[in-house]
Amino acid sequence: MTAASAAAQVPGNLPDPSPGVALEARHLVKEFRGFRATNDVTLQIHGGEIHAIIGPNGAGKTTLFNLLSGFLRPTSGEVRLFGERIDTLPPHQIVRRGLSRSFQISSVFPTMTVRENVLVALQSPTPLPGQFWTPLSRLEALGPRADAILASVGLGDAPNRPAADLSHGEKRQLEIGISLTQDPRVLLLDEPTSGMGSEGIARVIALVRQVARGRTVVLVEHNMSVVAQLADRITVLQYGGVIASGRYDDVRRDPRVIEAYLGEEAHG
Ligand SMILES: Nc1ncnc2c1ncn2[C@@H]1O[C@H](COP(=O)(O)OP(=O)(O)OP(=O)(O)O)[C@@H](O)[C@H]1O
Repeated sequence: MTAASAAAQVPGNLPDPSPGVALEARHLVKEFRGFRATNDVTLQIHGGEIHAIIGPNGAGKTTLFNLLSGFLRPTSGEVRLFGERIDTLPPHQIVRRGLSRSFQISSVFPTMTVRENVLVALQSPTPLPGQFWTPLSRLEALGPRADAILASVGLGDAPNRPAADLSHGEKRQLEIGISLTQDPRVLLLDEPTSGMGSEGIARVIALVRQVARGRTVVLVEHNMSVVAQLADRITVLQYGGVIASGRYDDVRRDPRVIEAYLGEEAHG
């Protein structure tokens, strides 16, 4: 029996993994004390694409991101990774199935060096309760992989700098490197350009393009210029629900999308 057919036999699972779809939400709902932060979201992320999730402040982007990566359990609905349900799994098992995420708030250990941060992540992305760190000396076997990852995110010349000394942009590069330690097939990036100037943004755009080769990338992003440059397709959220989904050029002309953003400008 294949893993997909096994998943299809779980009661309540729909038996049809969609071909070519890497990550999928089906009728996803998340309620916080009766308030629907995610309202019946159905969404397909195609394998190999860069997909941006956008929307005005409070639209439910972060909540959806947390649902897709297993950091929140849905109130109802499904999340599927390569056709298999993952919404009942803890985050570390989702990582093992090929999905990694970065965080809007830095997940870097400031007192460790850049290289040590990557070594620790290579050992385990999300340590289980009771599981303590392997001594750094024993992690050295992972050194060549750590160095390759650092080079790929543009930090090859900074392995011994304390992470605390990195610029904001360099920290984001390191976070993407930490996400890459699990060699994900699907990478979720939460606002990778937040708080950056134009130089840092250009660097991150180039980096995301590079890490997207051979994998699927989903990003939450506020900066429309970044979205226009990076995204193959976008999904627009408002009040927790999807108001438009498709290619950037089509979606940006959608009257509902224009209204959602004009409304935000008028209030904000
Ligand atoms: N843990 C929670 N408890 C109660 N309400 C929550 C919780 N998390 C999010 N919300 C609410 O759900 C709605 C969506 O929040 P979310 O952070 O997902 O939006 P967002 O689109 O990421 O916003 P922003 O662009 O400002 O980061 C907001 O009204 C928020 O106040």
